[in-house]
Amino acid sequence: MDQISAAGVAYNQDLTHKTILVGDSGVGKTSLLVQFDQGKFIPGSFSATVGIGFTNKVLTVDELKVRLQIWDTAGQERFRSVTHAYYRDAQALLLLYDITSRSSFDNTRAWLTEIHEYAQDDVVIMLLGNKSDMASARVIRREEGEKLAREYGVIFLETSAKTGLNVDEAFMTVAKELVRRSVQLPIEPRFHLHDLMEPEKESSGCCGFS
Ligand SMILES: Nc1nc2c(ncn2[C@@H]2O[C@H](COP(=O)(O)OP(=O)(O)OP(=O)(O)O)[C@@H](O)[C@H]2O)c(=O)[nH]1
Ligand SMILES: [Mg+2]
Repeated sequence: MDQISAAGVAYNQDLTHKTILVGDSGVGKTSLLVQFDQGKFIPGSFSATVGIGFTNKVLTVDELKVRLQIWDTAGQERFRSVTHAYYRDAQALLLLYDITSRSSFDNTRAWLTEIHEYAQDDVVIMLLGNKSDMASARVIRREEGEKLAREYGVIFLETSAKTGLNVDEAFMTVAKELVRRSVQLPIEPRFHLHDLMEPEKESSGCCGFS
């Protein structure tokens, strides 16, 4: 059912946008989703994701309800073919690297090549430099991330799943871009970070792999 937004555009609020988190193992995909979904960070032991699961969230963009179905994937190489299968009908992809890991940044080019090979041409892509709280261990300068994002024409932010820096902003930016593209808005819709709705946890699923 179309809803007319404050910007005077019609947007179908029943749409659910498949959004996938990708990037090397250990960059913080699961931690970023837990921070966004539950507002918490579980420090310490790292348990690599071995399956794939999703969380549903509803955000408010320009008084419109935007439904994201956010899939967390396993970054380990051995699960890569599984991840490919999820790219096909994704409307948005958040590609993470770890600002303390040169290899995770260098591998983003390979991830972007895979995305262009397996995902839809109009998929929204965000490049996120995660762990920005680890300033003393930083090896990737923000400028390097910005330069790569400009080269590939994707949106860039640095985030911290630990402090929450830019985590809501990252998902709100994706939601705003999805609305803009689905209504071909000539103008940027306003969005209100503060009125991010409480998550309507309609369901979350998982299909772990043994
Ligand atoms: N300081 C800091 N540590 C983080 C941050 N994000 C994740 N971590 C830590 O980094 C490790 C890996 O985080 P995960 O979220 O499990 O990484 P992942 O990308 O899901 O890894 P895979 O599931 O193997 O693909 C964990 O020990 C986290 O606590 C962050 O923003 N800051
Ligand atoms: Mg994980």
